[in-house]
Amino acid sequence: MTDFAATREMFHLPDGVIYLDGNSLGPLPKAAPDRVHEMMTAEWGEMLITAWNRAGWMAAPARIGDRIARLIGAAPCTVVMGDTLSVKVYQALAAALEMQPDRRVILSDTGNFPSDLYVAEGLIEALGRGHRLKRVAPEEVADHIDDTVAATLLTEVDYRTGRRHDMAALTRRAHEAGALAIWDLAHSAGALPVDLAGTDADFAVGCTYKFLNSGPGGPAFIYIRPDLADRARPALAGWLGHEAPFAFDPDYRPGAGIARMRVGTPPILQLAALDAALDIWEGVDMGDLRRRSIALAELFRDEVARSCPGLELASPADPAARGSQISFRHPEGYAVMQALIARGVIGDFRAPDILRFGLTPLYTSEDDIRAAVATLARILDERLWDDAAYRVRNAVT
Ligand SMILES: Cc1ncc(COP(=O)(O)O)c(C=O)c1O
Ligand SMILES: Nc1c(O)cccc1C(=O)C[C@H](N)C(=O)O
Repeated sequence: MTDFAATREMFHLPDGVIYLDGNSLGPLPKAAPDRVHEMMTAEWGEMLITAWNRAGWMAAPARIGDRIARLIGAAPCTVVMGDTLSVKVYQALAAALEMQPDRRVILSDTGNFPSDLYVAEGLIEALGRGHRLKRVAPEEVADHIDDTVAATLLTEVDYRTGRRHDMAALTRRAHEAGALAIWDLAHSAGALPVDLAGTDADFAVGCTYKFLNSGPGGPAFIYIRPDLADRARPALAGWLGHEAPFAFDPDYRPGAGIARMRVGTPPILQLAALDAALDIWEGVDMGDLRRRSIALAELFRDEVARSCPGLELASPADPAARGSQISFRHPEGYAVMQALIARGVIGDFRAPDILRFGLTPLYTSEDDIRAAVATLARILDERLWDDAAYRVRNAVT
């Protein structure tokens, strides 16, 4: 049984703040500053360049990839860390398209995160081989998987509504049609159980600064189905994905398996923070996490239904069809969220009208949910959002 009171103690949560935005940027694990400080002083400071070997920096992307693998149902040696998620989407899609020389359609949905769609459009342009990005409504994806589709490019959990695709069913459908399935797990990894091996997914990518708490700019991960990995030609072939980087061979030879998806020098400071964050997960059972995430979401939904008549549920009503967030619509959503943040409850707004709340069982309690919804209810009831200051848009929240 996971001890969630103990995991909450492992995070720095600022006084006076209820944090419901761990699906955008997870909070600071208390162990991270010391770990990063130790890395900087004892490793970088004392060992200098010898730390690449002596402190295991060179092996860190694979070692930490294995720690992530455990959380997403992947076998050891199938996940590697590095770069940003947008870069990893590019690599996965480029490799998948090359494995499908006779097909031209990339199938995605209208709820996908813009970066994934931009990356696909950019890649299509760069390839110049007549590929097409087809975007359909999320609930219609299965009906559009046919023998023209080279690859599906889907984010399991919709960043705005929290709607969750049926990863197993869509992957099976893709395979029946001869297509490859690429999954973006940005809102899944650390949020709910994922079974990459069991669902037979071909490629998966995700970030670590949300539910996995690596900090802003923390590195992404990439997974390739083990039997495909040695056939995947890495776009962005870099020297650290080479079979023998220190041979400095002018000719590129991809490394074995997932190691070929490394590009250049890994972000060692961020990996140290991520390593500290992942220690918290050692005692966490993903089934317990999911049960608690659903309980928090149901509590949030019930409290809103009882006290916030102006809000419309934007997430699926069925808990099994949601990730680990809950979203509501309000025509003045931006101002409402600003009023909420001004009162110490941090969620975020996503255009055009969505109030989004991340539910992160490692550090969020029932009391947090009750207090957050009570504040929200007061803002709506007393129209506290109706203040010119809350209409001035800033770039992030
Ligand atoms: C689903 C999804 N895909 C891609 C991205 C882009 O990630 P990054 O900024 O790390 O490239 C994000 C978040 O920013 C995301 O939520
Ligand atoms: N990556 C982010 C950033 O650098 C700044 C602000 C927000 C983000 C996010 O992660 C946004 C996020 N992908 C989303 O689901 O909306």
